[in-house]
Amino acid sequence: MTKTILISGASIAGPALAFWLHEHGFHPTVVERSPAIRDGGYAIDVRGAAVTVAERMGILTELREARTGMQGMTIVDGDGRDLASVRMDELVSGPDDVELMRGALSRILHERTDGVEYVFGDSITAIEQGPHSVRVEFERAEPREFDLVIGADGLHSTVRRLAFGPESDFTRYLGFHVSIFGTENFLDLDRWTTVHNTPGRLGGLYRARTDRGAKAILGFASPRLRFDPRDPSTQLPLLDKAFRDERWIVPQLLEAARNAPDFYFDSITQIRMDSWSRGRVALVGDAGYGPSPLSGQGSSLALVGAYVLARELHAADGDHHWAFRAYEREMRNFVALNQKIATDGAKTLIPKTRTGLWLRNQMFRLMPHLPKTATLSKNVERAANAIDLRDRVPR
Ligand SMILES: Cc1cc2nc3c(=O)[nH]c(=O)nc-3n(C[C@H](O)[C@H](O)[C@H](O)COP(=O)(O)OP(=O)(O)OC[C@H]3O[C@@H](n4cnc5c(N)ncnc54)[C@H](O)[C@@H]3O)c2cc1C
Repeated sequence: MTKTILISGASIAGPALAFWLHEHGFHPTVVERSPAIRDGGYAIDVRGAAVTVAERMGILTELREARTGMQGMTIVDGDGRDLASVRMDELVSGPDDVELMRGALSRILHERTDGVEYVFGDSITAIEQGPHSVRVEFERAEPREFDLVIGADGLHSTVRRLAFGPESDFTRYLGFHVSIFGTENFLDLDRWTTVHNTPGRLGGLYRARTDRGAKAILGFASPRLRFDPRDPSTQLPLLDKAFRDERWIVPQLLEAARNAPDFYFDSITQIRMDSWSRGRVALVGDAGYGPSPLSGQGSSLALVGAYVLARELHAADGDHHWAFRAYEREMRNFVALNQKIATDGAKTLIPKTRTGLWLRNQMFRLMPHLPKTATLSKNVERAANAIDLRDRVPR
């Protein structure tokens, strides 16, 4: 029977999967490229079925305690004058949703996986599948054998590349790039977001309850750009070029980006694959079905995917062929619906035309007067709950 399972990646999907596998009596090992759990980051949401998973993990209270406490968002013009404001409870999809920092969720999950072996500061370099096990080579550690290998290593997954093929075979570029980084609280915000749009451009600043300073966000529409994902010096000029003529506090944000230690820049891309497993290797979270930040559902998919995969492995008594098929069957529709809402996200956050901007601002002005069923949050709520989470299988 399958017992030893190597998981690559210790952000959301990785530790969540390790938790459930350990619960079900497997022996997971997690290898993470960073030297430790990566703290900080941007705000993410745990919604719908993912809230149920968090509850079953016994971490819901902790998640709530780590809430960002965001109250709402104001849209301003180039001179900083208010155009529209919307309260958070009009934007989010359900009363039980929890918004917290990605790093906080990661830390909480990691703390719940006592008894799981973590190997930090290393990466898989080769995967060789045999009839009864998988031989794995690492950058630093000696080669080891495992029964299964699971890639939970995000958008630029190494496991996917090694076991399934080049990243470009599975990416669907959504037409935007985004940058996020910590900066000074230039606007004295408190649990509030302020954004300024021009067609195809978004500049924003937000301060969550848990932030010391504030977070800047710069997003823009463009053809797919070439840059080294690990080298900010190849990314900063692209940001400068895209926001060259922008007003509001955008020039200050561009300046701040140069010195930000947590500078993040990437294309907004989804991962679409016909199959999430090959032999003894499978993918979970962004690595297999990243819906993109525009969906706001990546962390929830990662939590739910980890739960379903572990449960199916347990239900199949470790028969990975059976379990991987069941995992796909249960997750496919849920993933498809959540990937679909990224298009609505783009229209709301970065409209590409003046008319689109005007319509979005009008919608925000009207939101307090609209029934909840008429607002965009209804689509998100529907997608976030579009899976029947069967009860956990008793051990
Ligand atoms: C700017 C931005 C905003 C977002 N906003 C939201 C939001 O509002 N709501 C939401 O739900 N989601 C949001 N997301 C998405 C969310 O962060 C991801 O969907 C979620 O983190 C997926 O978790 P994951 O564990 O699958 O992958 P990731 O969080 O990407 O983690 C992958 C992990 O694998 C590690 N790793 C990578 N390569 C290797 C390797 N070779 N060996 C070992 N380890 C490796 C990485 O260091 C990382 O720890 C946003 C993402 C971004 C970038």
